[in-house]
Amino acid sequence: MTMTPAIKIEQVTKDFGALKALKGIDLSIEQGEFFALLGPNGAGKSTLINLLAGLLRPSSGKLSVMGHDVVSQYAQARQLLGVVPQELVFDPFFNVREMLRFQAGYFGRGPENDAWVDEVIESLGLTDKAHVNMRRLSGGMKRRALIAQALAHKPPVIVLDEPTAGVDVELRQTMWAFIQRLNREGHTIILTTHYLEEAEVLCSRVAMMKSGQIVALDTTANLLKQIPGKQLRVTMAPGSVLPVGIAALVRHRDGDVYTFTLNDVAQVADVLAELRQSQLTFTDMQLLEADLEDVFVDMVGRA
Ligand SMILES: Nc1ncnc2c1ncn2[C@@H]1O[C@H](COP(=O)(O)OP(=O)(O)OP(=O)(O)O)[C@@H](O)[C@H]1O
Repeated sequence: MTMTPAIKIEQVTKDFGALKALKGIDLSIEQGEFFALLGPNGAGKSTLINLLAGLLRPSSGKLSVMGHDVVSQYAQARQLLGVVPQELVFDPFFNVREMLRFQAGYFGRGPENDAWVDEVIESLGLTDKAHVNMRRLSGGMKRRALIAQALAHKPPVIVLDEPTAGVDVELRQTMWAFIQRLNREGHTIILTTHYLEEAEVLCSRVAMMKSGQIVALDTTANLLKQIPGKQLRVTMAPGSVLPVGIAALVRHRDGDVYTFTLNDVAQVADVLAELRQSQLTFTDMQLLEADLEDVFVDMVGRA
């Protein structure tokens, strides 16, 4: 028997007037995955998340959370999902603990859930602030409270939309430790982020979106394997013109900074010999391992 996917998205499109924000998305995320949704600004990540949360309706296609259709079974689907939104929106009348209990209650949890709420408060470093009114929290503390809010009803599927934008190092570490624990305990985690190193470290599978479409979908390991060997980044003296022989190895160029893709480290010597032969000088040189950013640039271009 196969397990119901945590998220199933079939042939989903979303138009805003003439703008086609999503152009036919198919994606299945299994229970227990730690999944990254990456893409440049405007790729359609937030639109997809808003569809999953039932905040928007698809123009066509179907989406489900743990087997529940987000439109026809809205209440069940929404209850199984916890979304940490990008913007700081909150109810200013409650203190942190009240807000979390209220939120859990809204999703049908009763007093039996209070121990979990306290655990969330503790794990996100909010213990000192539990009785502070939401509107009196600092920006960083509000961010923590919003993460807590998404987790208050202990949803099996957790969506984090840019959760670490503008968040300090301490909270990042606290938050990721807690989220990783939830993932180990079986929660499905879906993360959108512009910090590709974060996705590389945390996520086992990645979808890259561009202009409303998925342009790459694979395990993080497989995506990294697509970028061969090493990269050599050379800052050339201004106005240098590369010899044809090595121009073919250039993966990307940013002004006078050229990044070469090499099959192996020995090729560094070849590149340098060519440069010397053409009497070209460079001001800096770095040898780099391929990372998710390289895959990203390869798939969607520089943001
Ligand atoms: N309510 C709306 N009305 C009209 N257009 C919208 C609306 N919401 C999003 N869009 C447009 O849809 C496209 C996708 O936007 P979306 O916010 O989903 O991108 P994103 O990948 O989340 O970007 P970012 O990384 O900047 O958050 C953009 O062109 C955006 O301007």
